[in-house]
Amino acid sequence: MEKKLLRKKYRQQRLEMSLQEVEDCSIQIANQLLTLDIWDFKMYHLFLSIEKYKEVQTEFLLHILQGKDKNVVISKSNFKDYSLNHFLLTDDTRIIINKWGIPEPDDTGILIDEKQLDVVFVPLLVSDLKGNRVGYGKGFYDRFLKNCRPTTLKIGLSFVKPLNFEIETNPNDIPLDMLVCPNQIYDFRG
Ligand SMILES: Nc1nc2c(c(=O)[nH]1)N(C=O)[C@@H](CNc1ccc(C(=O)N[C@@H](CCC(=O)O)C(=O)O)cc1)CN2
Ligand SMILES: Nc1ncnc2c1ncn2[C@@H]1O[C@H](COP(=O)(O)OP(=O)(O)OP(=O)(O)O)[C@@H](O)[C@H]1O
Repeated sequence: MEKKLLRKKYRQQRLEMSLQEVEDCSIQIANQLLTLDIWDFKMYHLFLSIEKYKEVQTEFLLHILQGKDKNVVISKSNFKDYSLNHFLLTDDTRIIINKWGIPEPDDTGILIDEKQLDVVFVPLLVSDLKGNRVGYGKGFYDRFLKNCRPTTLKIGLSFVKPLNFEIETNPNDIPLDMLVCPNQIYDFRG
């Protein structure tokens, strides 16, 4: 099925969730993550949730990472070329909500190269059973993930389980390794 249609449908479906449901499901996702064997790495990339789009809330995951003394990396978006700059999150990091509603660091922190990342938690609207993903359609994550090491774990966080039919892909698409939903974990690696 075409990405554009899926994007519309799953964007709408998510907007219809109540705030309570968003929060409860986000906590369940964090609890599922705790059962995964992914906690021996050093550098974890995290997205900070866009509240108005009812994204999975990542603050619970952030607390887990901080409790485990992990390095947490967050990004600043450049909407001119749809690229991301990555910064280490520290006590000094100032987070500002930009005009697209994305909480982002200012430009002053420690820049991190994609090759340094061990795990990337990926935002999405919906995926299929091969790990193909539909996002907001600007290609930020496809461009970003292409520059990571092949071994970097790409873990999608989603309220909805994978579709049982294939999403139409294009050559730039980088599939997820895993998807974590409130009630289940999916591993797409062969
Ligand atoms: N929390 C979070 N951060 C993220 C992403 C994400 O999906 N979630 N991204 C994942 O890629 C990038 C940002 N992608 C975005 C793409 C579009 C819009 C957005 O508001 N689009 C408007 C139109 C904006 C315009 O064209 O000027 C819209 O779709 O209505 C927001 C974020 C980087 N950071
Ligand atoms: N590596 C790349 N170089 C140039 N353009 C790219 C690259 N990756 C993706 N794009 C472009 O970005 C857009 C992404 O569209 P797509 O429908 O794949 O978005 P998506 O699956 O929703 O993903 P995302 O969440 O990354 O936006 C397409 O126009 C695609 O051609």
